Amino acid sequence: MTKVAVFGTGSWGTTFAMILTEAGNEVTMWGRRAEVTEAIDRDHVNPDYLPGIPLPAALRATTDPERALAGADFVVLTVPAQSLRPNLAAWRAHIPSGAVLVSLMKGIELGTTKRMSEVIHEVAEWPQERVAVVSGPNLAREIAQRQPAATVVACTDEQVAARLQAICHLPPWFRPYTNPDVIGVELGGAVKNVIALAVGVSAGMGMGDNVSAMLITRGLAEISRLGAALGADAHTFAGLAGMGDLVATCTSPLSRNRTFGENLGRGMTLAEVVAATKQTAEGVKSCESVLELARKHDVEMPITEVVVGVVHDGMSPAEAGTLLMSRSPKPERYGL
Ligand SMILES: NC(=O)C1=CN([C@@H]2O[C@H](COP(=O)(O)OP(=O)(O)OC[C@H]3O[C@@H](n4cnc5c(N)ncnc54)[C@H](O)[C@@H]3O)[C@@H](O)[C@H]2O)C=CC1
Ligand SMILES: O=C(CO)COP(=O)(O)O
Repeated sequence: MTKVAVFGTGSWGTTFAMILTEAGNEVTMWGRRAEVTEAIDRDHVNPDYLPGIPLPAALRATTDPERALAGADFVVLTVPAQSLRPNLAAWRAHIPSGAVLVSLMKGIELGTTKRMSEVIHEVAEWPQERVAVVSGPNLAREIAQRQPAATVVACTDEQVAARLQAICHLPPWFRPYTNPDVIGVELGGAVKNVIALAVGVSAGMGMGDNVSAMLITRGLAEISRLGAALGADAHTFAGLAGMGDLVATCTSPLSRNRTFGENLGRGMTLAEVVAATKQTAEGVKSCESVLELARKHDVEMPITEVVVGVVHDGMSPAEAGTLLMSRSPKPERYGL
């Protein structure tokens, strides 16, 4: 039986652990707080992140990283992106040497502008061929309620991607596709959160679907430009980890990033929105690292720029809208 350790007992970590367990793997979760790991292990619920959802009885959870990692074939990492580096540094000594490290995280590291798979490669000193990424339109709560979903499993080693695909394939509930384009899959997941903030701000201001469609489509153009500069495959952005995730996150009331933006658009202050947000909205921090990454590569990302302005630099939502609409007119395919 394949052994999997899942680090992070938030909504996506717990949901993915459910899928892996029901697909027949032996799964142990690691979490920081004993009350959460005990509830998962003993009562088969995660009251903090997935209230009311029954978890499989075979799913184990512990606060001891060494115990979670013992004999693991796959190690799934699903803590907030900005906390990965110090956490992984503390866990790496106990990771079995043949394991595949899997990122479920959708963020870009502040300060270094690294993607999560790059942070894993660097901190754990792990070969790229055994670092994989799972990303797609995967709103955790819908999947936990057993609605069907598809995702993308990316790894430069296609055999490793196929192994990961096999252990998380759970018909008729969860359908993973493989893709060797790790860069594109990760960028799609991280940057769509920034675009979802923008769509949320516009919705909070009372704007309608034309504005959402404009931001989603021009957001995809931004993601594609950045991807081209970083060596991603353009086809990835037309797939589940690009367009798919962008549409799900920008249009769903379940999205934390969209909801965060909506609250800002309604006129709440940043401090008020942060206080009202219980779970990780990665775009709030990653918008700054995405913009820094774009500037390093001389890529124009006007929506990302105004998101940073509104979230971090006191720009008003109305000012942001005016700035975007007053840019010089261009052919649609400009810069693509
Ligand atoms: N929730 C969703 O629908 C999806 C989330 N993701 C991504 O998965 C990652 C995790 O997100 P969620 O599970 O939704 O987050 P969450 O907010 O539901 O849970 C975060 C988990 O990390 C723990 N945590 C917080 N700070 C920590 C720290 N400094 N060190 C260690 N653990 C810490 C929390 O206690 C909690 O268990 C994010 O990068 C997110 O973008 C990806 C796909 C879907
Ligand atoms: O990544 C997600 C869906 O795939 C979840 O989006 P939020 O982080 O905005 O909730």
